[in-house]
Amino acid sequence: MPVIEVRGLRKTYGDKVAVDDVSLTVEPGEVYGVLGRNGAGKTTTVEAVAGLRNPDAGTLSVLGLDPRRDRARVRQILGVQLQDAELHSALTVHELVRLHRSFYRGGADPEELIDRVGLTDRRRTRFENLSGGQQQRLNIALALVGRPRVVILDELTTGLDPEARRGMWAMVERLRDGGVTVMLVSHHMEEVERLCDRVALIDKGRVAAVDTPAGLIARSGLDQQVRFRTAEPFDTAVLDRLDEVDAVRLDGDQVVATGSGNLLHAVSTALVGAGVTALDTRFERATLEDAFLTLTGSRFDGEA
Ligand SMILES: Nc1ncnc2c1ncn2[C@@H]1O[C@H](COP(=O)(O)OP(=O)(O)OP(=O)(O)O)[C@@H](O)[C@H]1O
Repeated sequence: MPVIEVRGLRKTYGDKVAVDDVSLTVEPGEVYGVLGRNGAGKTTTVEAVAGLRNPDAGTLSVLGLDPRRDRARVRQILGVQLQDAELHSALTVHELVRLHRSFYRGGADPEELIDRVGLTDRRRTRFENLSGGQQQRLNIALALVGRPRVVILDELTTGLDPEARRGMWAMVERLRDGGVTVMLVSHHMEEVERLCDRVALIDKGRVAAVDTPAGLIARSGLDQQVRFRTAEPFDTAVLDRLDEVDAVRLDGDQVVATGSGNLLHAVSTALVGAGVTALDTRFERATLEDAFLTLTGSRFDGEA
């Protein structure tokens, strides 16, 4: 049974279509990324999965339960960290974690959890006196306090410094190792590439593609390239005839071969075979960000 199943989700606000038609399936133990431009409908989708939005159309299930009808049971298995969560601002870190712990039948040890998100020295600080990044880390702790089997993390590392960000990535990896299924909304390409097993690309309220990060890069049709210099001129036909090479061009004193497959290996081997010594060899490949812009159209108009 899939952990999360969304079929034909639609949600409008007045005449604004936030989610047009989204279907997706999250399998057990996956870290499933949800990627898209601002306003693409990501948060609306995950809030609907969490039972916080009432869809206009479509069906949703979390481990076979309906997020709205079976709200109480879903709360016991699903942890949610959302952007802009509202908390009792006069309570301390420790009090908030204990309070949220009391909502669950089983759960994490509050002190251990506070330590895991790096807030031990802030445990007696009121929520309102935490920095933005510390509030964010507390929200993540609260999403995990019930030891959920499924976690939704919306903008996990926004506002976190690089060290805290890496700490959160390690935490997601530990969750995955422990068999927890994670749905991760993010704008951070490195984060998505590093953490996600599969990614749904949401564009204008629809799913534009679902694939592994590497699969999305491959689908975008963007090339890899090998760039190098040689001490002596050579006949580029030795590269042109390779299956992996689509084109060879000169860029100043550099040779640039573009193509696919095991390009670097093929070019290196051919050069060695022809007795050509390559200098300053650089291998460049398309990133997830390149693929994202290609697959959703390269507009920079902000809104989806
Ligand atoms: N409560 C609301 N009332 C009216 N419009 C809304 C509401 N919530 C979201 N929207 C609109 O629905 C669209 C989708 O919003 P959503 O927050 O789901 O996008 P998103 O992909 O999460 O964006 P971001 O990356 O900026 O967080 C946006 O155009 C947004 O302005």
